[in-house]
Amino acid sequence: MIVDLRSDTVTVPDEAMRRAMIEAPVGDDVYGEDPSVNELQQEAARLLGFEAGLFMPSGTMTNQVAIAVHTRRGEEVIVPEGAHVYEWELGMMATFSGVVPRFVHAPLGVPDPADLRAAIRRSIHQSPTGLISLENTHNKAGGTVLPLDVIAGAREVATSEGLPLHLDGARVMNAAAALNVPVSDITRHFDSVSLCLSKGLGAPVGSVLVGSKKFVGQAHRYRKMMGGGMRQAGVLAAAGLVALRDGPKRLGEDHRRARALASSLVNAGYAVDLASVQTNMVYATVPDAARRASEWAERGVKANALSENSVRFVLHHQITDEMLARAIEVVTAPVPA
Ligand SMILES: Cc1ncc(COP(=O)(O)O)c(CN[C@H](C(=O)O)[C@H](C)O)c1O
Repeated sequence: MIVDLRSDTVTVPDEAMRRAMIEAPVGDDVYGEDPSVNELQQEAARLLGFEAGLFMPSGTMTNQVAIAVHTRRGEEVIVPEGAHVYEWELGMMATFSGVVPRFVHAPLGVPDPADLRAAIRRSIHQSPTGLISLENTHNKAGGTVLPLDVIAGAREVATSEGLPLHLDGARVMNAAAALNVPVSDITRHFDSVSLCLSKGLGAPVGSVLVGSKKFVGQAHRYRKMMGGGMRQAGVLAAAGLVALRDGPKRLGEDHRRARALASSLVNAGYAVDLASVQTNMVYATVPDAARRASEWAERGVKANALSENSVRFVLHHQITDEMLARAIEVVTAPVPA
């Protein structure tokens, strides 16, 4: 039995999703003629409360296209510390858009709107702020959820300061499930949202960037500049539609299993900040993390050692209770001498 807890990106299409892919009507999406892509874009935009959407191969691309549309060269992007758009998108905001991050303290991934306002720069001696970009759920903080009042506060800051507000919503469906609210209660505060279909929702590929018609029109050009213009992508968009329709209702199960794993790790003596276990991720302090992760992998349990003494476990819909029990048995076994 292989229990792959490295990420929620590891899921593979099931029979129903593959059938949808095979049967998908397709066309050339560069000309806007792929009916499945158009259906996915419209459905995602409607669900999140926006005028339009644009399908792209990855969440990195949807985030970086959003940054490119919202900013001008030489500006700063205010981001919570640990934000994926900086930590794991390979400096793309600088290399492609010519902008730099300004980090804001964000305990459990949650910045204080007052700190967002304080981070805004307009002095002649400094790079001016061009964008505020938040992340919900916040990956590096543990898959943590932004409270709705903080989002409303960030919206007030952005509006009063005349700045756009972007959401890296790779796992915003997890946040909605955790808060038990419609996802539009979260996304309506933003000017643009990047939604990953390829994470907990279970699609093999892709993300959708949603925003105003004008914003998406501009995003279309940047997507093509990055090589993201796709042809008969309806094969992938069909999978995305299945993920969008069937994925959200399963996320609570991922969250339940993450809590069960976290408490088992704590009972076995590992340090886990249980306050950070709010959705489908568990970060545990594990001495000699890389070695322990490789030992666990030899016994069929995969997890990512993200630093010298931290291992991340991510639950997803292809982890059953039986597989979780096996993972707990392996990772809580006494450390070999
Ligand atoms: C919050 C957030 N925003 C954007 C992305 C980028 O998505 P992709 O470019 O991988 O499709 C990710 C992917 N996250 C991946 C993972 O968690 O395994 C890795 C770390 O990049 C993400 O977690």
